[in-house]
Amino acid sequence: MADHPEASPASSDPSGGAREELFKRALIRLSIAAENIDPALDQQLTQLREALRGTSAPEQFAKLLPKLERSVLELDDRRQNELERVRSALHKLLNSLQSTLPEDRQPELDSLRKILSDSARHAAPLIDLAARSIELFLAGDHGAASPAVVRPRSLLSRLLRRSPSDTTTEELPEASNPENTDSGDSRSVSGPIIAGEEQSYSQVAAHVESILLNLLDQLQVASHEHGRRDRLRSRLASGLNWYELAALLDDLSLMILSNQNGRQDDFEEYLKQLNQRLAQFQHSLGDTHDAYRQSSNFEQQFEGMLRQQVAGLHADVRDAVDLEALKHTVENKLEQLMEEVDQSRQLRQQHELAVASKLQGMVERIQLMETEAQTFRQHLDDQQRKAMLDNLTGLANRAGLEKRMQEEFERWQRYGGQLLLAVIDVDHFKQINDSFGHLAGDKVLRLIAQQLSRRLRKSDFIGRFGGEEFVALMPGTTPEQGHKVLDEIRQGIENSPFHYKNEPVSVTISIGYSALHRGDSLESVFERSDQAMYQAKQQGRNQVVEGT
Ligand SMILES: Nc1nc2c(ncn2[C@@H]2O[C@H](COP(=O)(O)OP(=O)(O)OP(=O)(O)O)[C@@H](O)[C@H]2O)c(=O)[nH]1
Repeated sequence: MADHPEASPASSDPSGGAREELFKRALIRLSIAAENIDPALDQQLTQLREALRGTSAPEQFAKLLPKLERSVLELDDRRQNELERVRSALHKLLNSLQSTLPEDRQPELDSLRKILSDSARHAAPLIDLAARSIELFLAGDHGAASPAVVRPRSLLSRLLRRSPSDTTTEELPEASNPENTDSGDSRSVSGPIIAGEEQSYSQVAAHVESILLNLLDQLQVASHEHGRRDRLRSRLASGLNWYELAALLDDLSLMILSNQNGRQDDFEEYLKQLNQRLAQFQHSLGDTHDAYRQSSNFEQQFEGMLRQQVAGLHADVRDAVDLEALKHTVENKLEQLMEEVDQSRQLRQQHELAVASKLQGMVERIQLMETEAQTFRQHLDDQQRKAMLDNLTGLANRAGLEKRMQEEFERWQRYGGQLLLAVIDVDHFKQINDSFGHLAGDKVLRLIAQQLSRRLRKSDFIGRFGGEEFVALMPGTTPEQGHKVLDEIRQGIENSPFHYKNEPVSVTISIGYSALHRGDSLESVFERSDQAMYQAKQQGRNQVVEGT
């Protein structure tokens, strides 16, 4: 009997081996496609591929299959659960849209509902569905607010769709820029009525904006920061809502900080340079001193050498027996001496030139240091002067006022004479703010400040003590003269044609004043004048009262 090996099913069927190969390859590809869904499954798929490629033992292949089957089933369960959760969340979202969506968008809602019920087993349509539902949700929120009635919006929509035109708008005062509100002699007070809404959001924002604009004007910014400052200014001037204001405050504080750091760096750099220059200066001084010492040493040596030569000559003359030889020796020595004198002159000239150029360098460096110190001093003076001024009125602020009060008081103590102190307070200023808005109130304060400084003498001093209160110092003025001047000021303010939207607005002031008496302190005279001002208020306001 022929010794045939037993045929396997694959080898007995000529296409069976090829089919098995195809089957293995398809399984390998499927296992690659199923990768990255679950780490445990990934591990088993790798083992499966190894088994299929024949790198693992066949018994491992048999062990692997049940495990693989279990993992796939578990994975399928998990996926179904997740799918169900997403479907239920979308259900809720679509239901909640039912009430908020305008009529004309309801068909879209219906079509989304249909997609949801059709996509029972697949995740892909749900992603698209979720995106479209959110869009519809945002549209519903905006569509519901009619232009006339702005209802509170959800945080989500505010965050996603915020823009300046979206915010609750109130009429902003026309006088948002204090410089533009001055209307010359007519003194009309412009700005909208925001009656009774002093605390309302937009009014406060406008006030803050005007303060920030002032702050930006006052801020000394390094030249490379000018663009940044101007951008902040135009953002402010175009009006901001609270959120934009908050962002702007962040930017502003960053700019101020970087500006401060810049200044600090400049100053540190300057100090470092100054230090270096001083070190150089000290060094040059040492060199110059050495040069002088060298030159004086040199002169001593030269003098010693001269004495030696002359002494030699003396000896030669004393010991000479042959006149001709003596003459020759003397001529030689004189010749030598002349050469040494020339050499020494040249050396001394060189020394002097070196010393003079060093001194010149030192003088120039000192001049440079003086110029720089002068610039810094000037800058410091400017800063100090600005710190003493009130931004709103341009008068001295409380710090400036207190400094001047102290100076006038010391002068009065030293030289005696007359000195009056007056406290001036605007009547019912709160009402002006309440009726016409803070910006109009600010304008009134500016106009009163102008009137006060215009009507007082050059030697008098006026400052803003705070709020709607001013203080005047009037040296060389008797109480009688003072009373006359202050009453004219009071009348001047009363008769000033303050206007708001072409309607006259009554503005009056109450004044208390007092002369300094022997033994007075600044506090005591201020107290007397303040009491007198309160008395003027109690007696009906719009009057001048002397404190005694
Ligand atoms: N617009 C504006 N208002 C200010 C400023 N500083 C203070 N005020 C306001 O001035 C008002 C002062 O009010 P009160 O102290 O009650 O005094 P008044 O209304 O003038 O009343 P009398 O002094 O009793 O006549 C307050 O409402 C402050 O908010 C400012 O710089 N600008």
